[in-house]
Amino acid sequence: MLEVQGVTKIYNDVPVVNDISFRIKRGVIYGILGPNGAGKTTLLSMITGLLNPDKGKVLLEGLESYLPEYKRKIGFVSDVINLYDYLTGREYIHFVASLRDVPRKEQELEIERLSKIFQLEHQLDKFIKTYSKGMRQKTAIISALVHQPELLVLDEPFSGLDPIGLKEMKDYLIEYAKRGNSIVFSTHILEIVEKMCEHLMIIHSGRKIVEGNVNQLKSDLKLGDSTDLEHIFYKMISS
Ligand SMILES: Nc1ncnc2c1ncn2[C@@H]1O[C@H](COP(=O)(O)OP(=O)(O)OP(=O)(O)O)[C@@H](O)[C@H]1O
Repeated sequence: MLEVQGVTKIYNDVPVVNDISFRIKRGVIYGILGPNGAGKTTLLSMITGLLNPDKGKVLLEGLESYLPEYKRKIGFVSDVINLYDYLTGREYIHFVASLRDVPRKEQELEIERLSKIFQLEHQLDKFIKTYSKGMRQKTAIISALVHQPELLVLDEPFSGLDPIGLKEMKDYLIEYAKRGNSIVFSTHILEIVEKMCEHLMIIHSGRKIVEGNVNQLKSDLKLGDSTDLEHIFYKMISS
């Protein structure tokens, strides 16, 4: 279980993430929504352990986020994808997998399996320099998955994908969570949260506005005839 306990991050005396708490059980896909500048990337960076909270803490199975053992349990894809242009996709994924101590044979099997799922297998031996945005996105996601982390943290993971890539990714992530892993991601695509996530949180100006089970929220927050998430979202951030 991931436990985020009252995390706060302050920049220039302003709390850009302000006392946010929530839990993610194993097997759950959790979506974080919020307008530009709401604090989503800052919150996810604290969950990955790349950024230390100024207050509060983040625990995965009781381990605190600054510990190397914690970092071994997670996979992360940033909203800004930085890969090495003069490695091939295969070389890059092997490089990341080696940093994660995945045995070479397992690396090869996982790369073959994941690149087929994400239809990247025919591009794997080309330099990353020649990749499109979607191919880079898929390479980053395969690299984050290659050690099969307990918790996958994705910052706007769907932005560069075409409809087929998006469907492959959604189907794979749903199946990945069913195996007992947890996934937390931020997105601006409300429909994806509605279709994929069991739980969601909406944040605005660093604060948690609403959080809970998606179906429960939709029935609790009846807005006239409309119960779709998009209306809930805009009602929340405009009130
Ligand atoms: N290193 C930093 N120094 C100062 N301010 C920062 C820093 N990083 C983020 N901020 C500020 O924190 C706030 C939240 O930024 P963050 O990137 O977390 O938002 P976001 O919800 O991910 O936005 P977007 O949807 O546009 O990606 C913004 O006002 C941003 O300007």
